[in-house]
Amino acid sequence: MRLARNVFPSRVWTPFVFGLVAIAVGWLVSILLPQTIVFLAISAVIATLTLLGLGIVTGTAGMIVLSQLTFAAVGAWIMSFFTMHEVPGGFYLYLVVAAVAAGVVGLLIGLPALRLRGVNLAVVTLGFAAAADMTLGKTQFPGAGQRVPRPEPFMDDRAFLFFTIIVLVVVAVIVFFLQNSRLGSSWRSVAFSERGTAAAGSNVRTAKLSAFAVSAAIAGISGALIAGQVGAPYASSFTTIQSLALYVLSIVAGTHLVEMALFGGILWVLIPELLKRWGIPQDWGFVVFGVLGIQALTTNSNLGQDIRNAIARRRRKTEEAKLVPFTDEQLAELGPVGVSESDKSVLEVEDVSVTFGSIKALQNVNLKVSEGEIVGLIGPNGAGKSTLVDTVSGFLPSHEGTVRLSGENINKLAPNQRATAGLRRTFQQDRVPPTLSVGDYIEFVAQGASTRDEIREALEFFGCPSPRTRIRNVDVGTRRIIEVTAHLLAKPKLLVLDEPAAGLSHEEHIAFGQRLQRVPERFGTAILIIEHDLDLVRTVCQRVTVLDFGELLAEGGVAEVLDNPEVAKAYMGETELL
Ligand SMILES: Nc1ncnc2c1ncn2[C@@H]1O[C@H](COP(=O)(O)OP(=O)(O)OP(=O)(O)O)[C@@H](O)[C@H]1O
Repeated sequence: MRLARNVFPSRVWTPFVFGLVAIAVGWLVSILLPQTIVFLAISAVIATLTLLGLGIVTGTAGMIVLSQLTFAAVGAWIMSFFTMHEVPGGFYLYLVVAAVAAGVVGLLIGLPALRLRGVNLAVVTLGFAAAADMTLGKTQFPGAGQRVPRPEPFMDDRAFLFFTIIVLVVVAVIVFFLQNSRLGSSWRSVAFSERGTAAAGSNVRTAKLSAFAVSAAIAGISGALIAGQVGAPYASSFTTIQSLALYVLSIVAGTHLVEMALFGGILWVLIPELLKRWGIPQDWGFVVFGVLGIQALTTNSNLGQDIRNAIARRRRKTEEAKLVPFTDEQLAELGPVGVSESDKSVLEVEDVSVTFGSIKALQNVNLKVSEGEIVGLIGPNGAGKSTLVDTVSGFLPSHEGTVRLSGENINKLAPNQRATAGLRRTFQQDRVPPTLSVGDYIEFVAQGASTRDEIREALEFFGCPSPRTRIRNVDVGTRRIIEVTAHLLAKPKLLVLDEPAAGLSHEEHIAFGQRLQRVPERFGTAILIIEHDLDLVRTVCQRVTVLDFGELLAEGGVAEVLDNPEVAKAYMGETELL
């Protein structure tokens, strides 16, 4: 398999170089622009900043926030208040305080986001925006018209434009690093699947709240800059309807991408300005944004991502790897598969029972997985296999009985805590965020437990595509293999696999089984695998547990259990599998 030579390219210097070039270009723009549009350009830069922040919480973390300009108003309010009270420190300090204050408010408004999703969250943020809107409309900003002085040496409009560009570039560089950090991966992951995020050992609350806080802090900076731009901010600059339009623009343009935030910022200023010049009331701009929003929502896409995808498709080399069975030479080189003799338990499930209303999904189930073992968990549809996996991995906190990891009772641990403690799982459904690259996903899930060489070797071992490959560009079967590989690279004590081979071709099935057999000796991880394909179970498992109607039907060595007539009976209608 071919891997790109430099699979984890150094990204450290690139944003700084881009940033310096952007500041140089910004300086030229600020001195060359016709005087008549300098003020509009400041508005466009500030709108870009606001959209960049909004892109984090909407585009990256996938939450609907309709109060971005209220967070900006917090920044403007701090500027006015500090100016009125002549708080020492001046504009630069006020700017930092504005960001922090708006971030804290964002954090508080983000709290409902921990429980709410989609439209419900949108309603909460809209309600907050409307309440703030009405309050500000009545009280206005403190200082009643007292001018917020611009910072030295950026006093005139041209110089202040250059200042806003510097701020934008600095924020964009910070956002770039955040987006490419583990925190950024958790934002992308939480947008796709909260369960997948928790299973990777990441705290879903932290991911959501941090997205809210960073986004609001950036809005606070833009609000502070608006105060500096206009001198005395007015409530009419921060209305609910404008926040709504900004959200629409954010999803239309895909403003989690810096260049699209700039595009959005220009549109934000350009559309009303053009309408004004054509003699049409500027409020019609909201109608234009609304139409664009409907188009984006109905096509479930955004301009920025479409453009990036088109460029990536053109650039993409054939980096798809393939999972193929070992050759005879490779098998000879690898040697015989090790069989665990250990009696030391990694997982103990003791008398676990789960009910859903009147359904007894699990009844007094006991199960043990020892170090170095691969144990199969089988049973007909509805037998309770997934319920058991959810119980073991912490996604079903309400159950009777005890789950132990290496002898420790983990009943009270949340899913992400169990993941960090060494109990990892994969899912039947696709939980691998398509917006990440293979390498970023692996780094996110592995949590620094493996070296880059180990990651390269594991990717090669499982026939995964190159780390640069976007996950959205690989098929579902391959995503499953990437998911398994990533969790193994976290070096867990136990990995629970929920139908990992679904979606693989026959050849890939065989190849995957060959790799799985060698996981305990290669990665030091024991495996509990749910699988309907009994050929795979025969190939890889040392022991098998059979569930039927939520009860333990049989357990023991593979051949002994699969040849048990009771087991065959339970599989009636599925006996061809045996
Ligand atoms: N959230 C739920 N609410 C109500 N009933 C549920 C819930 N989850 C599972 N069940 C029921 O519990 C029983 C066990 O389901 P479970 O999904 O664990 O079986 P399974 O063995 O994993 O099946 P499959 O092989 O089809 O995935 C089934 O009767 C199912 O309908």
